[in-house]
Amino acid sequence: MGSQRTNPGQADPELFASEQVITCRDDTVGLRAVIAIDDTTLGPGFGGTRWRWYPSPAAAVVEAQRLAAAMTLKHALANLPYGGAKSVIMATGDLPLQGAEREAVLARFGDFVARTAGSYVPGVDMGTTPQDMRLIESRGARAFCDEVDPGPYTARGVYAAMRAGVRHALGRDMDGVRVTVQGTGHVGASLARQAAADGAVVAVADIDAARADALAEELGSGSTVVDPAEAPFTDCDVFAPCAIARVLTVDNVGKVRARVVAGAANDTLDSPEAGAALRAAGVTVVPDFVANAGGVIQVHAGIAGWSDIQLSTALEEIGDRVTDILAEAEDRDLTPEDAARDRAARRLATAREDH
Ligand SMILES: NC(=O)c1ccc[n+]([C@@H]2O[C@H](COP(=O)([O-])OP(=O)(O)OC[C@H]3O[C@@H](n4cnc5c(N)ncnc54)[C@H](O)[C@@H]3O)[C@@H](O)[C@H]2O)c1
Repeated sequence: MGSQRTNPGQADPELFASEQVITCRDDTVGLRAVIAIDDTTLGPGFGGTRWRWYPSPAAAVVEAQRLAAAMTLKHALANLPYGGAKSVIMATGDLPLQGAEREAVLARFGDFVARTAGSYVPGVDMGTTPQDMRLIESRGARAFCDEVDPGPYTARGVYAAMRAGVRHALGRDMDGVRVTVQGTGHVGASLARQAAADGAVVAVADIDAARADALAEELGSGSTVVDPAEAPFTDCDVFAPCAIARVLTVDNVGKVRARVVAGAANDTLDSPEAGAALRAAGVTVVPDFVANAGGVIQVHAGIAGWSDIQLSTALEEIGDRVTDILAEAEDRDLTPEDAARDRAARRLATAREDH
């Protein structure tokens, strides 16, 4: 199955973990990109285009493959008719390209996406915008997220997941629950606002200190700013990773003091062993690929013509799904992530039988 996880921190990518891995190069515009199509059992491989700096081509391939595999799981669990895929464009400098240089890279990338003939459909991810998706479409490729920022919808789904995690682990609503949000961007800021509105005591952290300060001030009394590197280990009830991947590792999970981990960042755990250690320590980890499906659900709602009520119901159902998965994990003596992977595998197996 394409959705098997590649080994964490490995030097060499496991190319055959994905259905297809495509490297894209054009020296005339300075393009180096990777498209990973993990699994197309449920439909075309849909997943965002991430544009950032990578230490090596192998690191870019590993990231594309891991994120593509997570998209397979995300779509399977959210009952969406898409496979899993992801692409990464390797940035060459510290600052994002702008203007004509940016357009030239994206146009060429769009040509490569078009060659996949719809088996890969990109969307917005870190470093890319709806405008970038429109440029890719202008080259004859199919692209999603070309109009609406999915961030607020992702945040609504993550909050439903967080509430379900807190109810399961702590048996209470959010009033008075201490939440630490790492990353105050599109998703993290909206998540922090929702939690604070329900009476949670919210601490925020960001490497952009001014952004974290402004949010804490907006949230008002009781809200504090914490060191971004220490955010996963603060004394709180819920840790919400909403910044970068793999913040919880086998080496640092012993320092986690939260009782619940629920956030938006993809690939929060660096390995299944980190998940097992957290479970042994009594920490409830809501699988990221279940919690952060709100953005892709919103994209699908637009394509399928859902009403606002249908979309809101589907976002709230993320919470119900989390409740079911946490209960199944407990019954079967599994980590929540393994229980969720198992569910996704069952859906993929059924779909293959139906083909
Ligand atoms: N936007 C979506 O719809 C969506 C959907 C699914 C998953 N996600 C994931 O959620 C996470 C957040 O997405 P976003 O759209 O809010 O991104 P964003 O770029 O808007 O915000 C990320 C924030 O994290 C901060 N940050 C970066 N490194 C940090 C660190 N080490 N410690 C603390 N803060 C740090 C950045 O300064 C920024 O403010 C990402 O991992 C993304 O892959 C987002």
